[in-house]
Amino acid sequence: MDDARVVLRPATAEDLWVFERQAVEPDAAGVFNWSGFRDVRAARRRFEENGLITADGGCLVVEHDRAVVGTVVWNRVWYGTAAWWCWNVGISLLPEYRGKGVGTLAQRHLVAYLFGTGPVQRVEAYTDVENLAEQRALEKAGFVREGVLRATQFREGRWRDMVMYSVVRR
Ligand SMILES: CC(=O)SCCNC(=O)CCNC(=O)[C@H](O)C(C)(C)COP(=O)(O)OP(=O)(O)OC[C@H]1O[C@@H](n2cnc3c(N)ncnc32)[C@H](O)[C@@H]1OP(=O)(O)O
Repeated sequence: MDDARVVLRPATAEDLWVFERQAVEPDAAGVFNWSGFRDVRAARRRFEENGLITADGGCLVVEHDRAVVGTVVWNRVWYGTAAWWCWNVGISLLPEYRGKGVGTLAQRHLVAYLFGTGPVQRVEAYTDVENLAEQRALEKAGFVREGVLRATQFREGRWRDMVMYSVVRR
């Protein structure tokens, strides 16, 4: 797919429906992202406060051929001291837009954006060991598999293992 067909941009008030769907519709969030119902009004409150972007992270809307098809997120995480931080990223596409190459491109664009706008050295992402689509999309986006984090997320009644991936600035 042509890279330019997938665009990341800040959310507007007209985009909040996608965050609201992800908060209350398991299918919209995706089975591996679903941790129960969340406050459907939270995105609008955060949007009014900061446009969904702060110094420690943010959310962008994913567009494919100018249609809103999902969201990406990044959050600052620390390893030991305040100076040792990196970005942890995530993605959620609406069901009808999965499996078309959008997730690969969106995550590639997000990494380029984060490396291009700050001195961060590492961008990481973890996903359920059973989330083969995301593992493949991360690898196609340039992430390298690092290892398994045992029993780190609770989903569908039991603790799940996650796989950690990263891209390091070169
Ligand atoms: C770090 C995190 O955010 S973890 C949570 C990730 N988000 C979710 O799980 C939410 C629901 N799912 C989605 O939003 C999307 O499906 C994503 C983001 C996981 C992947 O994005 P997509 O656009 O669907 O993926 P894309 O089409 O770019 O590539 C998927 C690859 O996985 C492969 N794939 C898809 N399903 C499977 C599967 N069940 N088993 C193995 N491979 C699979 C595809 O064939 C493709 O590889 P290929 O091009 O070599 O054939």
